[in-house]
Amino acid sequence: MTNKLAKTNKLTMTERVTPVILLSGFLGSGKTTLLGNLLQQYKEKGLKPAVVMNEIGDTNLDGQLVDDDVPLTELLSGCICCSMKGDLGLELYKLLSESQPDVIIIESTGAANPMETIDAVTEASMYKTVELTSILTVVDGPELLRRHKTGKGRTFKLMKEQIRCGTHLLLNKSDKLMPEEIVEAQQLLRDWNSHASIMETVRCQPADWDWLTEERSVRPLPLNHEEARHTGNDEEAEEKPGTTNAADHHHSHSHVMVLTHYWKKPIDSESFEVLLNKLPDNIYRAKGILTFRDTPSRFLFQYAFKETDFMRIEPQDEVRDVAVFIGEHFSKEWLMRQLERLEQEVE
Ligand SMILES: Nc1nc2c(ncn2[C@@H]2O[C@H](COP(=O)(O)OP(=O)(O)OP(=O)(O)O)[C@@H](O)[C@H]2O)c(=O)[nH]1
Repeated sequence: MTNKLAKTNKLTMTERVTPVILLSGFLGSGKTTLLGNLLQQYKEKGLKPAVVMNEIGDTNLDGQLVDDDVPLTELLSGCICCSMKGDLGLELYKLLSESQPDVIIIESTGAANPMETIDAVTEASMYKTVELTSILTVVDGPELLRRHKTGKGRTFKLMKEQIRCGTHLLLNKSDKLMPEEIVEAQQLLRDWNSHASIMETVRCQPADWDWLTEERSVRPLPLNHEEARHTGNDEEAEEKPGTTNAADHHHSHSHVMVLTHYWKKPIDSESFEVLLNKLPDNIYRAKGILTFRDTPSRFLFQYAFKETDFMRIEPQDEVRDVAVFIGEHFSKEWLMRQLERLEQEVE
């Protein structure tokens, strides 16, 4: 098995990108239970995990369940999807500089809006070399079926959103479901999210954990030869913006996909705008920090549903040039090639 996380950490310090795993799922579904299992898995693989826990209330009892040797930071009295959105970046910064973890796991509150939380994490990756690689959504099986039968309400809608955003879905508490109910719940999950892997679990224990280190949904740094072959990244292959090729599909189950690119050199501003204008519809959000070779200052750019905004910035801290793209089922290989071409063009 290729250990991609370990590979990431063989990069030099300046290139090192720390993967971030987001745990989502409705209140009481089993996120903390999953967190405990994940920590154990990473430790067994010789990796050093760190944790960000977010609670709406002002105390975090779940933090007590995390071993003392795991770096832990708590965001209390608010939700990272809204009131504490800005604090997440700072906490990630502290964890990275103080503990140098191999992977960071964020447990969001059960009430968090997943899209907003993804936004908060990707926002942070503009300033720190972190990369959102997976969204694990824990689904309370019995609760899912109950809410599906009775209703429409906001909670049901939120649950559905969390399921839609997951790259991996854990159909949890299956010990409380009859065999035919498991089939019914799996069908619902598949209807709402056609791309995620679905694992039926009791206490968030899947049949195997291979997927945890095998998959990297985002590729922030140039591919080496071996990896290029693995993803079927062929320069000569026909390019079609916005489509996902078979190799890409094999590589990632993502529904919501994120690509983070750290720029190695300044690029041409006009060429960058041309690229933004030709982004396919399914890349609906992008943001980043850029140095252009043809303008004196650095820029923060925002792109949302075809609207682009550039703002001059003078960061106080040392921040790297980066671009984050968010969308659904887009071809990361195609986009990565476009970004690399922008850099090659100025050579
Ligand atoms: N029967 C059963 N109980 C489970 C399972 N997984 C978790 N639980 C229990 O469900 C309760 C909630 O689990 P947690 O892991 O705390 O859930 P959570 O999503 O972190 O909860 P919040 O912090 O409220 O969002 C606990 O009492 C767990 O022991 C399961 O597969 N089956």
